[in-house]
Amino acid sequence: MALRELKVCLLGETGVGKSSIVWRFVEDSFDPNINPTIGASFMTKTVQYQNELHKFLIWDTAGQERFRALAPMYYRGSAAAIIVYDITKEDSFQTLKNWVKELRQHGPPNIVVAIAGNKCDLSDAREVPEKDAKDYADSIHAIFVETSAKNAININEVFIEISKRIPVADAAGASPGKAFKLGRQASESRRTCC
Ligand SMILES: Nc1nc2c(ncn2[C@@H]2O[C@H](COP(=O)(O)OP(=O)(O)OP(=O)(O)O)[C@@H](O)[C@H]2O)c(=O)[nH]1
Repeated sequence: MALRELKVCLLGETGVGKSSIVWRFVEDSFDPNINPTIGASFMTKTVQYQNELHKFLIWDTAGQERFRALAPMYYRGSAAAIIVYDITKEDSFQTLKNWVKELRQHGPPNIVVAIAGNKCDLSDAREVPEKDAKDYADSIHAIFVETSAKNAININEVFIEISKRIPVADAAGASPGKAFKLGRQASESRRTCC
């Protein structure tokens, strides 16, 4: 079975739940006392998609303003970006739109964009209507999903939707994301940097 490596970065304002989404996806756990990311952190997870294995190389960027200038290192060469906002914070949705603009101007031309409206378990405190976010996502041809890292809602779905949008590898494997024949199952790994 072919293995494809897909670099994915998470972008968004601090506190929207980027790290929590990654932890839920990779470790299937949620830490209510998770610390803000410093610089960026890196995790991988391999999942089967149709007749391929997709190894997600996930860069979780820090949302704090002082780390903003580092972001291009992580979205450069990415097959996909997951831009996260908090459905209870209108400001975080405006920040998301700025990330979309930045990706358009400086990101890889064919990058798959996924918008995740996180913390949908807090719908009583909602500030961003789901329809507004969905309409915006449709207008930029982005994947849209509301998620809850806390309650494990729609987390795997984000990555499945990304897999669906990654172009099928051609015979030479020359498509976004490296493809090669799998000799043995890749092991999962985790490290942090900066
Ligand atoms: N209720 C609820 N809280 C969440 C959810 N996801 C994350 N949180 C909480 O939101 C806070 C911030 O989560 P993080 O995952 O650190 O957010 P981040 O976007 O990675 O923040 P930075 O690392 O600073 O960029 C933490 O207190 C989490 O427990 C969710 O789906 N629901």
